[in-house]
Amino acid sequence: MKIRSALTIAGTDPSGGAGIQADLKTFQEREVYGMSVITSVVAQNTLGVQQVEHLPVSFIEKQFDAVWEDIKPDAVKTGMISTIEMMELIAGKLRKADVPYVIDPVMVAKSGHTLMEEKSRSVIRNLLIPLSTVVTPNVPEAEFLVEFPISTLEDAEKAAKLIVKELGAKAAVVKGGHLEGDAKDVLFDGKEYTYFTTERIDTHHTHGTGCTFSAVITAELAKGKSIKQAVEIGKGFITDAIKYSLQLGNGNGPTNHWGYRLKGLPSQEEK
Ligand SMILES: Nc1ncnc2c1ncn2[C@@H]1O[C@H](COP(=O)(O)OP(=O)(O)O)[C@@H](O)[C@H]1O
Ligand SMILES: Cc1ncc(COP(=O)(O)O)c(N)n1
Repeated sequence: MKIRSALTIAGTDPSGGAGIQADLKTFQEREVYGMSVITSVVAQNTLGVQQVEHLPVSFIEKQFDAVWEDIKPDAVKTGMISTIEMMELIAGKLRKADVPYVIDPVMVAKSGHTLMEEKSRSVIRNLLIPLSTVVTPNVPEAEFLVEFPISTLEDAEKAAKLIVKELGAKAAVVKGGHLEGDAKDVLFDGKEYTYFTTERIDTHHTHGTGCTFSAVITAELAKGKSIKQAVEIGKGFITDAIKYSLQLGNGNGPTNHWGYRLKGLPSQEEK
């Protein structure tokens, strides 16, 4: 059996719900060997972000080269990349990489703390998105990328198409977690729209949902699944992870990366 591997390039969450920690747990559950390059070390938990320390770009490069020169991954994802210099480095590395690349364009944590410097936002649009296989913005991130407000499904469709046709991604999923009503995500793959819809789960345990969702997509692309299949598996995985979320932390709690194994059982909130 060929062992598949995936690399996440992102910031950390010592409380384990988001960032690198969420990505590695997700890769493991999807039976993909997980590797990581840390961009920033973040002191955070379910209540919020307390402090952010960026690693020197030269050291981010050392980590990247250490992985790439030894175990070349079958897919890559990026999460929190705060500065222009980090983006330039990663773009330079990934321009030469012929593997699927998923961008979760993390800008602001759910707790409100900025994770991407404002001046870097146009750089992710111009430098990284053209290299990507799939971009997975939430609504505020998509609004920034396309520069129009998104409040309806039609707006989300228009945004996904623009990210592909004008910004140069191969595909885009605009996630509906921040809209009203059902949790409806829209994928545009260059040809058509596909919709992934579930009922909205009434919970505040949503710390790291976007990280986990994009990590599943990365793992599935590493295994050779199509973009559509990868997003479908991602949606199922994150829905169970939210439904069976762990009752941990005093704020926006983490999701449950083994939630899919509890399918059919009552969730903690239903018990
Ligand atoms: N309350 C919820 N119930 C069901 N699905 C949700 C809920 N909140 C988010 N999702 C789903 O979780 C995934 C991540 O979305 P979102 O929370 O918008 O991302 P982000 O963490 O980037 O803000 C999407 O598939 C979205 O539809
Ligand atoms: C290192 C890192 N990456 C991403 C997020 C976003 O997750 P959320 O929006 O759920 O706070 C985060 N809080 N920390």
